[in-house]
Amino acid sequence: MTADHTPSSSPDQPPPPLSGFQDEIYLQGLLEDRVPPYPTDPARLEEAARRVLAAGPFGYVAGSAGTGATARANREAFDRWAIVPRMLRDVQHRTLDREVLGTQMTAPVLLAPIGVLSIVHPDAEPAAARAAAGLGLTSVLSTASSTPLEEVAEAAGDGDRWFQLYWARSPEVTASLLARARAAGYRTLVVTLDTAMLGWRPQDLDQAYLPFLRSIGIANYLSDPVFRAGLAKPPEEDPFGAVAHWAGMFSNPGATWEDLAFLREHWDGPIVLKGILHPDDGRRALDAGMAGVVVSNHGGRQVDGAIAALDALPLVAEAVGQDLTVLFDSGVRTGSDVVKALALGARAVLLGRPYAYGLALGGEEGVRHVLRCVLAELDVTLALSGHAHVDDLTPRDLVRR
Ligand SMILES: Cc1cc2nc3c(=O)[nH]c(=O)nc-3n(C[C@H](O)[C@H](O)[C@H](O)COP(=O)(O)O)c2cc1C
Ligand SMILES: O=C(O)C(=O)c1ccccc1
Repeated sequence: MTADHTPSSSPDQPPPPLSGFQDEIYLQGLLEDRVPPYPTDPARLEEAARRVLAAGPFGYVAGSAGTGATARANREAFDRWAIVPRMLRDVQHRTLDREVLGTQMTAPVLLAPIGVLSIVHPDAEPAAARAAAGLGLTSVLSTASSTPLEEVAEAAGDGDRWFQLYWARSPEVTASLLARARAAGYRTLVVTLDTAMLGWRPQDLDQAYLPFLRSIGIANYLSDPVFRAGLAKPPEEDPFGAVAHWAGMFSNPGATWEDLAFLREHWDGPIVLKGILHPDDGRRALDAGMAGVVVSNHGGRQVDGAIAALDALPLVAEAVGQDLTVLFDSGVRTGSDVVKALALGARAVLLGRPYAYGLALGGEEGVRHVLRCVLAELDVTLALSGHAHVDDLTPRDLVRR
């Protein structure tokens, strides 16, 4: 996306006072004395979502593993880095555009794969995909989607499609999911490695709430002929039997680095490993012929006490950043956070919970609002820090508090 603030040819006409994104999001509202339809502040956004959601779904999205130490650490890590703005560097012509693994993006921001989105809004994954595609951004569809992947592919339109894989215990089911994803036009595969099982999540345990037990989040399996062939009875007759079968096979705790060869054989596009936190695992990804990694602790939902994702980022970027595309998620809430993650070596970031809150509040419109706020603040923060393009950011633009 380009925000061109070239002064107009007429000297009497001042250039627009705010950036292109801000003009539309806020300025009109300010002029008309009207507040935005959804909060622009991430904490208030979460609070607004809490008010419209039932306790179970809200807890599922907002919750994290154990005491929440890692989820908090993700945010604290952002607070420990400070941007050092530079002056007088001509930031009139700016662009956020970036190419990521062959996908042209209007900004280095993707929607993270979030399963079971129908627990927050009936329009679920297709609405999120439409919101992203409408802004020239990419959304990563979860295997645990509440909508079959073919339907979401249609909603996403012409843009490049990315699919996240939960690597099933059954190679036949995994191969079937991959074949369907390829046939539906997904080109980039994101393989999530940090969820060999769900983390220990007291929030959900104490509310006895798990979407899967209500058959939510298993649409890609229920629509899969190979998965269905393994069921004793059709899911329509025995829904719980289908859920139990899914629970026993959705992931493979026995997987090792050697098994990645199987995925290579079944996927011809770029493969990205999600959940990498150790530089040595980054190097192993490189050795295994992967195209990239997502430095992520799953938003603090898996290992309580794990390293903050942002603390892991510079180490992984240093180890493999020259050779692999390093992406980042976990704790990104604002455009300023995006600047920090890019400066520390991320090629792009994935946004998680905030867009689920936007979806809860306003469906597609709510997701668009959240994305536009992040992009607007990214543009402004970049400009005010003295950078005309995201490529200009380096670790030297930050100091540690
Ligand atoms: C409700 C919920 C469901 C998620 N489902 C998936 C999933 O199906 N696959 C996956 O790889 N990650 C999943 N994630 C993790 C996100 O992709 C991402 O790593 C995380 O949300 C980033 O942290 P943040 O929420 O602090 O931005 C999920 C996260 C949430 C909050
Ligand atoms: O809840 C999650 O974090 C998650 O990754 C997940 C795992 C399986 C199904 C749905 C979501």
